[in-house]
Amino acid sequence: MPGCLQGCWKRLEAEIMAEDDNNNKIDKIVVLDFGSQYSHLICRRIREANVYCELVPYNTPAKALKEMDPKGIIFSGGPASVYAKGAPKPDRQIFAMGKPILGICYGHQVLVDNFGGKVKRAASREYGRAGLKIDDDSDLFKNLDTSINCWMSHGDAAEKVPDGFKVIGHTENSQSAAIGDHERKMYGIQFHPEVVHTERGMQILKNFAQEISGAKPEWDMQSFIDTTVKEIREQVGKDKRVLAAVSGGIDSTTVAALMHRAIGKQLSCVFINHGLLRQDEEKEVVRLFKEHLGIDLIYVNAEKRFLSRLKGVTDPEKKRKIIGDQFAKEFVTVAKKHGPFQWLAQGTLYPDVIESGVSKGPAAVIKTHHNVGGLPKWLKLQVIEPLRFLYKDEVRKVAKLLEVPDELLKRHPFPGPGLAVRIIGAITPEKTRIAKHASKIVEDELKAAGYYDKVWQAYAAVGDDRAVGVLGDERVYGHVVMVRVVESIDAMTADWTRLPYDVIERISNRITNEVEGATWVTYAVSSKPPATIEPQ
Ligand SMILES: Nc1ncnc2c1ncn2[C@@H]1O[C@H](COP(=O)(O)OP(=O)(O)OP(=O)(O)O)[C@@H](O)[C@H]1O
Ligand SMILES: O=c1[nH]c(=O)c2[nH+]cn([C@@H]3O[C@H](COP(=O)(O)O)[C@@H](O)[C@H]3O)c2[nH]1
Ligand SMILES: NC(=O)CC[C@H](N)C(=O)O
Ligand SMILES: [Mg+2]
Repeated sequence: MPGCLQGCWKRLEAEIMAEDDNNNKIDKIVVLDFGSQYSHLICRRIREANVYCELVPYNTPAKALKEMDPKGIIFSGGPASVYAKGAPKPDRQIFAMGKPILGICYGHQVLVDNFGGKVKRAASREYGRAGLKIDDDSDLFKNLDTSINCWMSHGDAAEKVPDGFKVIGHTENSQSAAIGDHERKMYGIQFHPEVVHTERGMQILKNFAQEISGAKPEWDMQSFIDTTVKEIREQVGKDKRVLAAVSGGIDSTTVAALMHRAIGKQLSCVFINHGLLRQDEEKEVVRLFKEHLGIDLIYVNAEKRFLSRLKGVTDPEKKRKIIGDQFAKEFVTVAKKHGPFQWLAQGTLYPDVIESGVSKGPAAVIKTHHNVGGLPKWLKLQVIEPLRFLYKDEVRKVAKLLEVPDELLKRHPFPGPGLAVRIIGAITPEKTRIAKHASKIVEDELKAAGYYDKVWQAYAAVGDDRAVGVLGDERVYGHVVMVRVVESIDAMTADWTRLPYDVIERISNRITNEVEGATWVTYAVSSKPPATIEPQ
């Protein structure tokens, strides 16, 4: 969100404070984000140790932090140097809160600097593995060997340890790689325990969260479901109604299942067929909701309205905007016909929340996601987002506990604008038919070869490129179909899948044999970056 970083942070703080009213039952650790690539990872690792953890901006006021009532606070790493002008510093009142603090890398240097130690440019930078000798294993380094391999990434170093702190670990290059003040429960470590290259890094974070801060390991997905169901009931009340837009994807389905458990018949779901869904998807989604989830689903066939507005449109961003706008119009029609509704439920996840405000600076718009920023104010609905503090893998666990069928759980993510972003150039009935049919073949062959569950997404795209083929001695000037199969952890980066040649061959044969109008098949071998997962 270019230009609104500060505003976003303010908003987030307010939201965090408001959210806290509901969340104060569970012990938590808060991570102050000083801009490290790994801030997110610290948060994830703490949650893996079953302690709830949130990431907040480095300049979150002590007052807001007090309201959150964390058991302990972690300062993340960051690219700045503490001695530089304008370097990010936390609210100094935080040090007086009496809460345990763990500083990591830049966070360690912040501690050193704050308590009168000295941070300087080191003679040599240190990137990569280093051997840490443990000098004190009484708390932070409890249950570790006498030395571990740790992972470093820094150019500055603590030259003078502040009063009250003692060295609890050192490396060859860094005599004060780990320091601690047992009395005040403040610790600084120059290395990164959150990355896998640090041996037993999880144990260190667990020691801080559970032993030093005394946070109870009560964060798991069943307890999340129990508290969230209660919160939804309180928030929505007994007589208000919620409309949830669902796509059959994992996020919106999980929202629907969670809301359904909480408020039953006060929930209605709407699924819109924009004519650009996967083969038979409209039937599948309706069936799965009825048969497996038992949730009331309003099905809207809006094919004609979407496709007529998209006719002749070739610009990818224009397509996305039209689809976003038409989605909103469809929601309004449904709300009028089946309403009144007071709430709109959305499947926003934690990375979406964070990327829109906390750690990332002004970012370029690569693609307009139809559901972000497209929420029409005139819908006059309050938004409820029960998954806004969860990561995707946590959502999958929630879905499993809510008995969302595997069939749905294992489906590949599918973009809201659907085939519109897989059909390059104008959307025509012929290209839509080819994309649908060829994609189905790609999915079926990956399933048969045991690859479907191993890859992130797999599909066939089609554009206006044509190539000559010969079918039964006839010349055919058909379409070139592009097959794309990618692996990814979070869709932020991706790599093309090295499928065995025989699998590619079967896909290619079947497409040219079975899909009328397709003469050539190509395989996309671009990673993300520089390419993206979807071609438009
Ligand atoms: N065809 C549709 N009808 C109604 N709402 C939709 C449709 N497609 C997308 N949406 C809405 O847009 C949101 C974003 O879509 P997105 O694809 O990111 O999530 P998802 O479909 O729930 O999960 P996944 O990422 O696994 O596909 C959905 O959660 C849903 O609220
Ligand atoms: O709900 C969505 N609305 C959209 O507008 C949208 N565009 C891309 N995607 C999905 O996001 C991931 C990253 O895609 P890209 O590498 O193409 O940006 C991939 O998983 C894409 O399928 C979307 N999902
Ligand atoms: N990774 C970090 O937090 C780096 C901290 C600081 N900028 C340094 O170079 O030492
Ligand atoms: Mg989807």
